[in-house]
Amino acid sequence: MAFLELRQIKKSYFLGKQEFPVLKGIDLDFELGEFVSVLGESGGGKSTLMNIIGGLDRNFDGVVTINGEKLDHKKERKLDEYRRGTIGYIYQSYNLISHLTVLDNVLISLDMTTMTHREREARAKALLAKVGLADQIKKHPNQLSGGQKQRVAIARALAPDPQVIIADEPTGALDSQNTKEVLAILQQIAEEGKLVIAVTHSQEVANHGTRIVHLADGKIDNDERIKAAYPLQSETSGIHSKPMSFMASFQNAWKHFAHNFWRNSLIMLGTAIGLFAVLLFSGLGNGINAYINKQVGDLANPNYPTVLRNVTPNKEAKGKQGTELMSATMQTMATDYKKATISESLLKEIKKTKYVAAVEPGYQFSNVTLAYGDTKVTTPQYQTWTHAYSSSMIKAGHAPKAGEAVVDKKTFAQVIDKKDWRSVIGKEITISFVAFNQDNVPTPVTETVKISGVVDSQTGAMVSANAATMKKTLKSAGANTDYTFVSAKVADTEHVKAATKALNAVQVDGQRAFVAISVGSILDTINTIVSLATTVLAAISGISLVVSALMIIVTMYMSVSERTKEIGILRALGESKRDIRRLFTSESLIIGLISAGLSLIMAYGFGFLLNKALYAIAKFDMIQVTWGNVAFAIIIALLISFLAALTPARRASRLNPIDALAAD
Ligand SMILES: Nc1ncnc2c1ncn2[C@@H]1O[C@H](COP(=O)(O)OP(=O)(O)OP(=O)(O)O)[C@@H](O)[C@H]1O
Repeated sequence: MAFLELRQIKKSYFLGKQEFPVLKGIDLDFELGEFVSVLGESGGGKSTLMNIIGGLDRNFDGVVTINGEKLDHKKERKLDEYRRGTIGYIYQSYNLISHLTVLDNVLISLDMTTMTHREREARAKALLAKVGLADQIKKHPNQLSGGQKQRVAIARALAPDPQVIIADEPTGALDSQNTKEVLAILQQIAEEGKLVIAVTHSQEVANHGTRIVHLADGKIDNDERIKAAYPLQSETSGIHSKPMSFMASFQNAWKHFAHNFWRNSLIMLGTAIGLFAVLLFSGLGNGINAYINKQVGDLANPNYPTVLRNVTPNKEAKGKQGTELMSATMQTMATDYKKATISESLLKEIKKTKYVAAVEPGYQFSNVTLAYGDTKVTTPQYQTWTHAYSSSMIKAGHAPKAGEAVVDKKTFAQVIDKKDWRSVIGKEITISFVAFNQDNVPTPVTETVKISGVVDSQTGAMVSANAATMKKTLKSAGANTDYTFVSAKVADTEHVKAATKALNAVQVDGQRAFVAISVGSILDTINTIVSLATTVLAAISGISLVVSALMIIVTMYMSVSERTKEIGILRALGESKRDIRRLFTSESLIIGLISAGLSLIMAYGFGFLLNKALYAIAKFDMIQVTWGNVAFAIIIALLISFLAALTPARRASRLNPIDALAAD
């Protein structure tokens, strides 16, 4: 049994329904150590036959047997493996990959072997030295002469140590000197025990071989042995082929990416700007939320929901916001004070409510006059100081104890003494306001207290006193001492929401008794609005990412058509469809990844500058890009680039290798 057997190989091309038979039943046997020249008229089917032997063509009738094993042309992977391990191709037009160096052109076929990186490089260099190109390895193909190019192609074909070398008119484009040299190399290959099959038009080339096969009218009309086949070599190189690794595909993609860096850099810049805008708006959203939380947190303790009496009937209260119900209560206070206040028995209900650890009842009155010596100041609010207020509000002195009150810095202390506003501490102040008695009749109240501290309430003027002190004063003035509000303490911040919900659910005599609201719930609402606004802005800027995706798709399609021939070469070298797909998706992923990196640099850089500029105004970092945002940007960039590459990569992988090789 011969090493390579062809049995009844028939092949036709079709133009529409019309059949053009090219090979009409070829039977040939080849042995290792032979140098076979295939001669025949132009258009006689020599290249077609080589494509069948080389495992590039799958659509033919007949059987190819290699080393006793029938080649299954139905199984693409088997054919990839066959081309990778058994066949080395040399073409008339060299078919080198133009963006790769001479060394890389040879290395590409070694990427599909089990050799280590160092071994591959050593072998590639040794082969290039063998064909006389040791000092040309860093050049690109366009910097070589025709003869040099063909020698690179020979080195590449020999690299994975295939048993069969197919040379399709290897000297067709060479001058006589180069022809001689290339023929000598081919002869040497056959002498080393390999099967060399060379298609040629030249009798001189044919005479170099051990055998001449003549093709005419789709059949073999002459098969002449000139000399005996060279003896088989017992030693093997020990090189084994294997599918291309992901890393090797990625490195090859990187080489092409680097080759087209400037074109790619524009796409990366476009994608990065889109991502940067998304990051910036997300960071701004985070910053604004954090700023609001801090501002509110500085004023009020989130663990103390405020509880008011609810005056709105259950039916009307349904679906209404807590703030709406609270303002209804406030309005009722002016007309029916008693109805809008919280009695001692209702206070017990609050105390009983789930998650409420303690209660701090209090009062709030409006239109208050403050008399300080001869100076009179009016202030909109006078209320009880509770733990719901953040102690950080106290700018000087301490929280009010019995018989004491704190006053507002801007609207009182600085009015008394602009510079030395602290001097009011320890002085007496007379507070006058109007409360109501048990019959809802307005009752004037006056009390004199000592100023224990100065607060900065920021949002409004406030004077605040101790609860017991206020109650005592109201009692002695004959006013109603029921509370206007209660601060309910919740031990664990996690339970504030649940506690607020439970307080709002308390029913007394079939009517909702309270309206409770926590700073947390107000913050939740504000934060939701800010997040929504910034998400919308981020999404709008995200539209530019669609443009980026389209740009990547276009570039990838351009790349596929530019690289059609390269795809054919790689397939002929044994790369699978998957390898080709990977080549394109990897390059796109590289674009995505670098875009993400670029956008992060922009976002952090611009964010840093903006924060510096805004710090003077807000004393706060307004742009806060989180790790979550960073991860999001990277994932989005990878996703966009991956999806954008999918169809071009698929198209590339589905190209027919023979058609691809024939591309200009
Ligand atoms: N893809 C194709 N579709 C249709 N016809 C084709 C195709 N490829 C080749 N042919 C035809 O098949 C015939 C054989 O082509 P092939 O390239 O195998 O010949 P060849 O002997 O190698 O010719 P040459 O010596 O000129 O290179 C030619 O007539 C050619 O026109």
